[in-house]
Amino acid sequence: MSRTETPFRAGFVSLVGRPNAGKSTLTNALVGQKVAITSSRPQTTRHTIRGIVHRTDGQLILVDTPGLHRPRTLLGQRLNDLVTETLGEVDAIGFCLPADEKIGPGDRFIAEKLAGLRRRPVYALVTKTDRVGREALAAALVAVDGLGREALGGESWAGIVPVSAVDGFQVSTVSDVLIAAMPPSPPLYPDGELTDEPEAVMVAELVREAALEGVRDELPHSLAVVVDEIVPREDRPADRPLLDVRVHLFVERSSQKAIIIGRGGSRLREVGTSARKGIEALLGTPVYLDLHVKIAKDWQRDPKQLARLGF
Ligand SMILES: Nc1nc2c(ncn2[C@@H]2O[C@H](COP(=O)(O)OP(=O)(O)OP(=O)(O)O)[C@@H](O)[C@H]2O)c(=O)[nH]1
Repeated sequence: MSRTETPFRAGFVSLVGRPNAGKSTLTNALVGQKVAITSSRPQTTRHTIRGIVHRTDGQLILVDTPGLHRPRTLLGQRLNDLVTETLGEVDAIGFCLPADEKIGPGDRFIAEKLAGLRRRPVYALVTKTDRVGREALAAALVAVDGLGREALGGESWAGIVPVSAVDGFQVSTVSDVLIAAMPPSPPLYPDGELTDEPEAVMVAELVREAALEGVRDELPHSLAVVVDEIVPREDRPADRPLLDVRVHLFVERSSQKAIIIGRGGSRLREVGTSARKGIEALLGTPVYLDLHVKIAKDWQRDPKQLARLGF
């Protein structure tokens, strides 16, 4: 048997970038199965959700961080702390910058934060290449390189990789580059394991995704979802199990509660139906989903409430 020169490599990778940069979609494309919740609304990825890329030459544990942004509320500050904490633990960082958007203050803010970390190799991933032509892509790559030189004092990124999670262009190149940056290590997780998130967090994300579908831009920050319990219904025949899933949705104002609930409860019923399908697929069991909407005034600014809501 021939022994290969390259050792097995395994480690942690964090994808960062401003809201909507394509982090969740790229995570899903790399892992090959939906683990993180994507949405066309910014900042839906509230929790750190890990997907795992298994290859014969290595393993990547992807930590999908919340969108880095300037702290405006206490919640924003907590998110940033979480991001900084997460970034301190990883072996490499993928900085996602959409090819179809100009570099803005949000990107510069993140670039500066990353420059402060120094120790970690940071790869610039120029996402959504399917949305631009060759020339625009070339210009985006030059701009991203410039951003790196500016932030890192002449050095630029450890690498720049254009990628499209939608048409699959260079997705495997991204994992090649990231695996090469991992330390030699045996696999850190058994094969087949896609996420180590507790089920409740996944359930909460599914409810959150359904509740935000088609509603106003300001709502994402005002909505917290807490799973109270997931319990098997008693007195069910063994071949027809049913899980009771009880969930609270917390909003800040009665106007927001009205949006979530809809006229005569119509919207909440739709949210429930749509979330239930996802939860049943996730848990592999029929589910009775019980949703309650509550107002927790100014929860984003109140440390006690934040703690109660799991932040
Ligand atoms: N055309 C195209 N669209 C993409 C691609 N990647 C992501 N998108 C879209 O861009 C939007 C944002 O993608 P997400 O993956 O949710 O972005 P994110 O960075 O995780 O966003 P936050 O959770 O808000 O931080 C979604 O509407 C995606 O469908 C891509 O490669 N090509």
